[in-house]
Amino acid sequence: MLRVAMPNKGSLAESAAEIMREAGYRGRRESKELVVVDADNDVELFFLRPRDIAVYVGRGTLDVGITGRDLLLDSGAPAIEAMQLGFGASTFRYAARPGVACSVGDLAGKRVATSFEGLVESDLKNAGVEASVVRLDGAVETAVTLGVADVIADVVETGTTLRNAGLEVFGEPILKSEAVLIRPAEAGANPAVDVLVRRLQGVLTARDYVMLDYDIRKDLVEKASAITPGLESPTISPLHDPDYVAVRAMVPRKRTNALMDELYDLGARAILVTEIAACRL
Ligand SMILES: Nc1ncnc2c1ncn2[C@@H]1O[C@H](COP(=O)(O)OP(=O)(O)OP(=O)(O)O)[C@@H](O)[C@H]1O
Ligand SMILES: O=P(O)(O)OC[C@H]1O[C@H](OP(=O)(O)OP(=O)(O)O)[C@H](O)[C@@H]1O
Ligand SMILES: [Mg+2]
Repeated sequence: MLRVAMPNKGSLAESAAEIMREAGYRGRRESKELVVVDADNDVELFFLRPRDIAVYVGRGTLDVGITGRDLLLDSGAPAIEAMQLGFGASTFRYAARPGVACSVGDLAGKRVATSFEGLVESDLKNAGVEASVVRLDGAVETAVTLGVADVIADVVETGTTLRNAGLEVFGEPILKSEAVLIRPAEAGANPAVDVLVRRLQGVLTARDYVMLDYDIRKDLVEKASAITPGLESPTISPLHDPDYVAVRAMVPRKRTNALMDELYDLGARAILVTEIAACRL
């Protein structure tokens, strides 16, 4: 049975549950459930603290897990990214009151508050800077107000929390993070993991692409195919009118309207967009 670590709460929990549900796996019936056995798919889901997931997967106790890249790297656990999951994007950055520092180089002798001690210590080491790291569990922005630290290093998504605390980011982002599927660094081939990865990739493709159908005059089909080449090649079907064909191709969701405009200008008509519920490429 494939053993999967799932975030039980926090920013990644809901989207992780959603992507697994869309990939056909059983979800939790209530938020206190710690283990879900999905016998139909031969999968067992363990709901754990996001920070602990890399520890379990790194030790090989669990086969795969969904966590943040920042949490994976912070843990130092021997686990690697198997795929990016397209949600939970954030940056990990230094911030301080205006004028306190411009780059990591200015942090010598300063106190840096963070919940990501591993990430910060390795960034300071890489920069050759000696600063003291104050490890806090959360709400680190307040550490500056309360005089416990001069600088913080934390997850920044919208920047609202920083602004509210009167802090500004400085320097380069320490890390760009997002939700990732992780597996043990030393694990051998596991067909059950390959199936999970293919299913998750199917969900991402179904989210990123739509199906486009249209009719076009036969002599314009090469030009139309160049606009909608599909993933491999568009499907061209005959219509009752011998001068026309129907074309069907997957197109990136973000470009749908621009492509429809271009096709219309070329002479395509009956241009239809349909959602893809699931796919396997
Ligand atoms: N706005 C955000 N705030 C915090 N973490 C975020 C955000 N967006 C994405 N993440 C990611 O979520 C993971 C942190 O999850 P975790 O559950 O530990 O903290 P949390 O979302 O802050 O929840 P809480 O602090 O309430 O327990 C990290 O990988 C982080 O990059
Ligand atoms: O840039 P923003 O969109 O404001 O999001 C980032 C903030 O959200 C998280 O805090 P959370 O609410 O999880 O509290 P915590 O610090 O106790 O983890 C994170 O630690 C930042 O403080
Ligand atoms: Mg938090």
